Amino acid sequence: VLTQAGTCPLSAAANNHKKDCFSSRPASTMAQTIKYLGQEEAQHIDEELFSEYGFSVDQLMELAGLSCATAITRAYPLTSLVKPRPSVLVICGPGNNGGDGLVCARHLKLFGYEPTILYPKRPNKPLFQGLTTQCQKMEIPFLTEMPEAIVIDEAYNLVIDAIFGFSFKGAVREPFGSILEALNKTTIPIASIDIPSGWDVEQGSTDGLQPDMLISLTAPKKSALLFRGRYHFLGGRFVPPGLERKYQLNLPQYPGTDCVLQL
Ligand SMILES: NC(=O)C1=CN([C@@H]2O[C@H](COP(=O)(O)OP(=O)(O)OC[C@H]3O[C@@H](n4cnc5c(N)ncnc54)[C@H](O)[C@@H]3O)[C@@H](O)[C@H]2O)[C@@H](O)CC1
Ligand SMILES: [K+]
Repeated sequence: VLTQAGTCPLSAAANNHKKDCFSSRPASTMAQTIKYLGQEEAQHIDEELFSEYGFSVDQLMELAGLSCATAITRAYPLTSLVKPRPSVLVICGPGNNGGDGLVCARHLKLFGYEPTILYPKRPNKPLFQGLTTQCQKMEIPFLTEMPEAIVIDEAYNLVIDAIFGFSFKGAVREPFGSILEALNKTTIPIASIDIPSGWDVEQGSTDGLQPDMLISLTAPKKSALLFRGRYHFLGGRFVPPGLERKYQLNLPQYPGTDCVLQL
């Protein structure tokens, strides 16, 4: 289903998670195909947003994290959670994907969920220190170590995977190898931010995480074509028109004032 241009024709029956595209969109939008980005292209867009378009990282991270929290409320509303407490475990990695996770956790708390954060490798930068303080002041507990899979399955309704995003490369280094190994053994749903962690950004992974939800930010990455979970959302509604044109992103229209869209 992947054309040379890196676009998804949105016509394959196998892409049933994109069914929404066939139903309610005007014909002019339906003819377009959302672009699935390669790793370098995603990184170029990211750089341009900061260098050419004047955004700051914390600005976009706030919008990205808010869209992740919003998408999670759509897929897993409070009323649908099976455990007595609306507990969710948010696992944050060492880069900006982890930052999205911290912002997402803060908004989830405001939305009535009870997030707990695991943040084993914290960058020594004011941005991440500030996000960590904000979560602590929001009375979100931080774990000191990764629980066993069986403990996670008992204690939480959902895991939010904010470990690696589009800059992930090569073999997974510790402590994240062990964390992903434990996560692979859990049975509760996993919602991955931008990329299922451990997946090659373009090729995916056959034996890695199989998340129930994927929230693609800005535009889906090529590996998202291999996502088989129930919910694929697009978030990060901040792309200026010039950037969208330059990279031919062909983003679908977000409904109304929504910051997320189900693909
Ligand atoms: N351009 C965008 O659209 C935006 C992107 N954001 C987020 O930023 C993410 C990209 O962030 P970054 O570029 O900081 O990178 P990532 O968060 O994808 O990961 C980079 C970090 O992971 C480590 N790492 C990479 N490969 C590893 C391996 N094999 N084993 C162990 N550690 C490894 C790196 O040393 C680095 O610390 C996106 O996926 C998205 O979640 C948002 O925060 C803001 C807007
Ligand atoms: K992730």
